[in-house]
Amino acid sequence: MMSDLSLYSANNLKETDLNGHVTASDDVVLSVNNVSKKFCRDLKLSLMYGMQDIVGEMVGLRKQSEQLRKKEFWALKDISFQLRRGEALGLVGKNGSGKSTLLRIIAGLIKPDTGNVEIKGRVAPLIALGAGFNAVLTGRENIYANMSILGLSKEEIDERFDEVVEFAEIGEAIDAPVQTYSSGMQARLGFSCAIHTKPDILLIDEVLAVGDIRFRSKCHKKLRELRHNGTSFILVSHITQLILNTCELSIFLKYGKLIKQGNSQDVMQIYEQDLFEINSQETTKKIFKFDSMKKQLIENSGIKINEIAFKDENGNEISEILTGNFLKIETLITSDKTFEDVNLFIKIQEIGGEGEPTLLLNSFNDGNSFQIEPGSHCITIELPYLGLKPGIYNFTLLIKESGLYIVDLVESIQIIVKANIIMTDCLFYQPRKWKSTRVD
Ligand SMILES: Nc1ncnc2c1ncn2[C@@H]1O[C@H](COP(=O)(O)OP(=O)(O)OP(=O)(O)O)[C@@H](O)[C@H]1O
Repeated sequence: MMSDLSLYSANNLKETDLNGHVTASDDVVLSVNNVSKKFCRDLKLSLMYGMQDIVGEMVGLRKQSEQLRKKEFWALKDISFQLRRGEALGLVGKNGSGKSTLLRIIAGLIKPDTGNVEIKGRVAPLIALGAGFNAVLTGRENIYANMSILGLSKEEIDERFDEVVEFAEIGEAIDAPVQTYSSGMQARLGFSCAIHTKPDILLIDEVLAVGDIRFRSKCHKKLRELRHNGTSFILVSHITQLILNTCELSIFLKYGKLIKQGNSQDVMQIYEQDLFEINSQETTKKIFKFDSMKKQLIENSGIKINEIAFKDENGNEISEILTGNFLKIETLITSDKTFEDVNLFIKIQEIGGEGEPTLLLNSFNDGNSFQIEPGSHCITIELPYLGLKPGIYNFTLLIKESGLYIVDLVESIQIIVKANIIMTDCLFYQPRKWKSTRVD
């Protein structure tokens, strides 16, 4: 059982896994302790600060500083977590949230401004496509250069050379300059070099997204093998499903801050809510009442919308509208006269979207017209599974006569849709059933 990141701290020698079992701190291969990193938005100032810091360091005056200078910002702030032998950790966050900066600090490519990173063993960074490769050198020369930077001796590289080339499927191109390689070939060679150093920690930043599907699945198979032999890795990806399939644990960064860490299912749910810009505290109003003073679109049309309610299959008002769940929308109307052919038209439009309606529901097109006598009526529509992805929507409801003439309407109701399920970057929810049947 993998341990929950939130259950341990850098100073804890007796750490517990999710089951509360005490685990050995010897297993920890990476400790990131209160790491912060600041950058400067202004190139000139950035160069000046860089010079100041180098000089300060040379004369031993540079201290870890919590202060921001002009035009500086925190790309990472107080990040702490640990990684154990054989664990796979997903790292997610929107563009610019600090993922690459964190990997570069762990790889030792840049220094944190405060905090520190403790590593046991060899780290192999697969951070950018072709990183560490010299374009004018051949594949062969680059293998030697790259793997020796990662700490292997010439003899060790000689021993593994054929395996590296075979895994990368570079063939005879191994003696051509790397600048003649396709992006897929560079990714394959980079991955092959990194894994053949037998690293204790592998850092993978989106590079697995490059290359064809066959090679990607070969890489994933290799990663499983490496994990089995004790390699830990951190995987950065925008593909939720890839993280869920590969990593039990994840971290979610936002504006350089660690928002959530723990098992990947929980972290991805918070990450997706954030992606779809839903505040978890916000809920949809369950019932919208429109008082008698509401101005009717068409004076004396004879029909008025009084109330719209969102309910579950048992007729209970719901506090949250959830993707994939049953949803009943009830519209209470009053009528002064008889209408032979009343239809309801619902338009749902994502706020901040492209302006196109996300969902249009038209009872007239569905062959449902209602006869309305004078008095109060409730018109109901039931959605067995709500297909809307999590988000904030504008809800409009029109009452029409004969599918044409608007007799009343309610506009600009804001509804919030949330999800208890992982949506995996989808734009809508598809209800489904899976089964496996023996056929022989
Ligand atoms: N060398 C640098 N100088 C100044 N700002 C930088 C530097 N490197 C990164 N940044 C800034 O730091 C923030 C974090 O960048 P980072 O590349 O770590 O984000 P990320 O989460 O990896 O983004 P993406 O998903 O787009 O790769 C961004 O605002 C970025 O513009």
